[in-house]
Amino acid sequence: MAVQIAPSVLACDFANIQREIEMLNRSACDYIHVDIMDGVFVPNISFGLPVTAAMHAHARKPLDVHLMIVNPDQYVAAFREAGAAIITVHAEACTHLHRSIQGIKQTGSQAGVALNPHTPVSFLEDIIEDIDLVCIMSVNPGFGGQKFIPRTYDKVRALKELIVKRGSQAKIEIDGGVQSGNAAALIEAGADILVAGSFVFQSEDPIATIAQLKALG
Ligand SMILES: O=C(CO)[C@H](O)[C@H](O)COP(=O)(O)O
Ligand SMILES: [Co+2]
Repeated sequence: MAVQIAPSVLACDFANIQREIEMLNRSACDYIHVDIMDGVFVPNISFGLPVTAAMHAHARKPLDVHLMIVNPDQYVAAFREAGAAIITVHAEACTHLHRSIQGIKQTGSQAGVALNPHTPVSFLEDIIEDIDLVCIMSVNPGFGGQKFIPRTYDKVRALKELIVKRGSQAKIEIDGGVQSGNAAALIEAGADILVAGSFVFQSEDPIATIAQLKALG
């Protein structure tokens, strides 16, 4: 399947959110990546439910909501209500990860699990069949515009192997520091979805940048 692109609105112009979402509607992107940070799980605060709902009101692409928060189970239903099509929780934030995944699915949303750079792919061995998406963090979560961690390539290959071995339908998403210099190698390693924040929104022509990433796979 062709690579899918999920621009992260963390890097957009927050004073013009409607305009930014309408630009993404016109682009070739497949999802809109929504980064939720609580200042506890990660050392940064982004935005929450009302802003997500406001984006959803204008979006014609599915919202891919990345929860970088503690106690995510508590907020899953509310983010579904706010328009999430995919809800991703961090493995490191869930004591009962299997229960968290079931909770997301019960809302009707697709269920994703994100892995921090220090968390091995083998952590998902016993639940990979239950997951719709695995988000491999290629930076430490909390900020946009960080440098890509090259060890990610090996993690993508290991995850692809696990998915194939178990016959899982999980998609592989890469989040953090994605740009034209590493995108082709990530696709080659097995990535299905590329999240790109600063590379898209800091470019001269975000629509052309999204098309450029999309054309790589
Ligand atoms: O989850 C995230 C950070 O925690 C963001 O999705 C990610 O950083 C995307 O931004 P950039 O492409 O600028 O790295
Ligand atoms: Co993210």
